Amino acid sequence: MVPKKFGDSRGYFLETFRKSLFESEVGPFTFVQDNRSYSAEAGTVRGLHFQIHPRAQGKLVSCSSGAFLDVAVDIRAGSPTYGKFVAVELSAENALQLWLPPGFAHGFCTLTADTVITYKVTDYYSAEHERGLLWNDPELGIEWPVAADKAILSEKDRGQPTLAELQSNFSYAVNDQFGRLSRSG
Ligand SMILES: Cc1cn([C@H]2C[C@H](O)[C@@H](COP(=O)(O)OP(=O)(O)O[C@H]3O[C@H](C)C(=O)[C@H](O)[C@H]3O)O2)c(=O)[nH]c1=O
Repeated sequence: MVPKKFGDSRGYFLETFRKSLFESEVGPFTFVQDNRSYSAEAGTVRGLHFQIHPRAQGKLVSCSSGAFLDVAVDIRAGSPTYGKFVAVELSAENALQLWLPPGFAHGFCTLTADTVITYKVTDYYSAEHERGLLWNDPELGIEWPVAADKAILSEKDRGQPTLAELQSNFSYAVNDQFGRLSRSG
């Protein structure tokens, strides 16, 4: 999404969300929760995170301050782009927004200090359905703007499974919205 920025001598105004526009451009998704996270340093990596079915979340991601590289990885079994990713720089300056449908793992790396990410999600947070994917899994091939030994990460994110491990551990649990058998995991 590319919100229109109205600049003047005071600064700028933009609409961060308009239901009718989103529905016409993306579809009839309903957002139930707004999130905001602040990262003090450039090189802070959060992710790759997702919630498994039936609590998979769609996310509309924006930048309120600073800038970050936002990444979405398709982990929907059967998808022609399974395991593929998109990466885009979101900043308060460019005002771009990224929509991730349910079934994508989400992560970002901050490019500046004092970066604030705000995002709307289509299902509530559910700790029991939350899963992760290793941010720098070589199989994904994501070119992050920070070296692994310099990245600022939570301990949780340092120990996330690779895509191959995820697929074996969870079988199709991530993807039973396609009607596949799911195993615990
Ligand atoms: C996501 C979330 C977290 N929390 C609590 C759980 C923890 O006690 C605390 C910090 O959570 P976490 O360390 O998972 O925060 P991030 O590392 O920023 O995780 C997020 O980062 C990636 C980029 C995402 O897309 C997800 O929305 C989310 O996983 O907030 C809540 O209370 N509600 C929530 O919706």
